[in-house]
Order: sequence, then structure tokens, then C-alpha cells
Amino acid sequence: MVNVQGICRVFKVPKKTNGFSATVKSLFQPEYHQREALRNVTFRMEEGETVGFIGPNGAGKSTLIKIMAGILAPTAGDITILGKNPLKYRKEIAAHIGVVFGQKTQLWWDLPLMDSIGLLKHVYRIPAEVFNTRVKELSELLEVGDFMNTPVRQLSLGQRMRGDIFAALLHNPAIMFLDEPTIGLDIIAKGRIRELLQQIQREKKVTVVLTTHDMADVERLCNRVLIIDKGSLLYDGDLSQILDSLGKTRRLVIDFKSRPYLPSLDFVNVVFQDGLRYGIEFQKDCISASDIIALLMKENEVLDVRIEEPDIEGVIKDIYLGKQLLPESRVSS
Ligand SMILES: Nc1ncnc2c1ncn2[C@@H]1O[C@H](COP(=O)(O)OP(=O)(O)OP(=O)(O)O)[C@@H](O)[C@H]1O
Repeated sequence: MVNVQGICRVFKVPKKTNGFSATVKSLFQPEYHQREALRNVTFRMEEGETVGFIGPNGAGKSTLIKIMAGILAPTAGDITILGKNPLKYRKEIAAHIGVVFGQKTQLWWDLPLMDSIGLLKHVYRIPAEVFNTRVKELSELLEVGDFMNTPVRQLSLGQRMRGDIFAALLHNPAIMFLDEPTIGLDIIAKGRIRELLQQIQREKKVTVVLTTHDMADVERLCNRVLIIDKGSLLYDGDLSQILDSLGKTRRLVIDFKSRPYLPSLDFVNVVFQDGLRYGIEFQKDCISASDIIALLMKENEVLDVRIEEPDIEGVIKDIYLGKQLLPESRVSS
């Protein structure tokens, strides 16, 4: 479905100048420096996969998506989408791609949603019969019936997003690029969009590339992540594997009946205390939660125990900051 081999992309950026004469000179003789946005990126995607592209601002995610969509040429490397070079066969590939930008709608702002969908019918040259079936099917799936005739500018962000997903799926694309599909939504609308995307994954064989800064999107929707930083692919693999190997600490939250006696244990630390509630962090590879609980219960009366899993946001943040080394990744060179 997607085959990216050693993709590099360098941008030529004008050098900044200081002072009046240097600024005037740069107007006539501009000097440039090279900005490496992508460095030897290689990966493949199979049909039906949902892959999350994550990385800090400026990592190179949008550049990679633009290259995959045939909007931008790579400086070096090879890429095929559905077996074809997306730049050379741009129009043909566009017919198989659906795009949703969380920050920018592809719908006509002043037109009712249905009119935008009607225009896209002509853009994608969808036969009337196929179009009618698709509209019926997608209206049911995305529950847009109530606002199909409302101008897009009057829709809530969540409704607009459902409209955008509708538009992206109208021509039955093989690949969907979702760029921050839940950005700015409230917690209920985020959940609804994630549910819908999960349903689309189940019911349609569409291959999805998801770019997001929201780790909950990745956790719910992707079983594979590509971590990109400073233009390089740092990791290509399961999200759960990152958590298993990097989230080495676990936290127990314990409510005691009275002030507890806490024996000193290796690899175990009290990280907070709130009345008779204690937060205890431990190295999961060195000691088990059940051993700690058994030891504490010998000496104390325990009312409640909860174990907290590592927080994905925290683990990924530490990777970006270089505090965490990634597990043995499956990045091909
Ligand atoms: N047209 C351009 N001209 C010059 N530099 C560019 C251009 N587009 C991107 N860059 C640079 O390439 C690098 C990667 O940018 P890109 O937009 O791909 O990052 P990103 O991972 O999508 O970031 P974000 O999460 O903020 O959207 C950045 O340093 C950016 O400034």
C-alpha cells in the first residue's frame, strides 16, 4: 500500500540578516542555508493498517505526509503509494486518498454540508447511483442527518469534523490521512470522533495515517506508531512495546486504615502522601506489586489498593527530551 525508501527532503531557507545594509544586500543577493526536514526515512504500510505518526513540532511529519500525498517532491529516495509514484501520478493517486485536516476544513464554508458533498461528487466524478448509496451509508454511519442542510460555518467543531470525515470518505479512498482529527474538541466530541474512526476501521478496509499530538488518539486508534524527530525515524513498532520496555515504573495508590508502618524496600519509593493515602512507585522488573502489597498488609490494615499503569504522555515526552532511550526498534535502514 505504502512503500517509502530512504526519503530525504531538504528545504532552502533564506539566511537571516541583521542591520539595514545587510537586509538591502540580501534583497539582491540572497544567501540560503539548507534545512534538512527528512533524513533517510524508510517504512512500509500494508492494507488496512492504522499507523500513528508522532513527533514534536517541526519533526517532519507534515513534510512526510505531503510527500506521500504527491504534493511535495523528496530530495532523495523512492516512494510508491498503491504501487505508483505519487508525484508522477498525482491525479490518479488523489482519487484514492481521503484527507481530514483538523485545523482546516475542505468543505465550502458558506454552503450547507450537503451542497459541499454534492460538489465533491463532481470533483471525484462519482456516478449518481454510487453517490446516492454512499451518501445514505455515510449519513447513517456518521449521523449527520440533523445538520446536512446547515451551512458549514454554523456547525459546531465536532459536527464539522464529522462532515469532513464524510467528505474524505465519499469517493471510497484506499488511504486516509488524518491530521489532528480531534484537535480543539471537547472530551465528549473527541470520544465520539474516535468511536467513529474505530467503526470506519472495522467496517472499511481503508489504510489510515494519523498525525497527532494527542496520545489518547494513538492509544485508541493505532497499533503501530512511527516516532519522528528532527527528520529521522526514531521508532517503528507497537505502542505497547514502548510502554512495556520504557514504562519501567508502576505506581500503587494505597489507602490505609491508620498511619502505616512502611518498611524500607529496594526499588520502592513513597512518592506522595495525602492523609492516609500513599503513592508508592516501584521498579516492576525488580519487585512485583503483589509482593509489596503482601509485605504492607502484614504490618498494616489496608482499605483499598489501586495500581496505575505508566502514562504514555509522560513516556513519549521523555523520549522527545532524550531522557528515555527507545526499545530495540524495527526501523529498517
Ligand atoms: N516550505 C518550507 N520551507 C522551509 N522549511 C520548511 C518548509 N516546510 C517545512 N519546513 C521545515 O521543515 C521542518 C519539518 O517541518 P514539518 O512541518 O514537516 O514538521 P511537523 O512535524 O509537521 O511539525 P508540527 O507538529 O508542528 O506540524 C521544520 O524545521 C520546518 O521549519
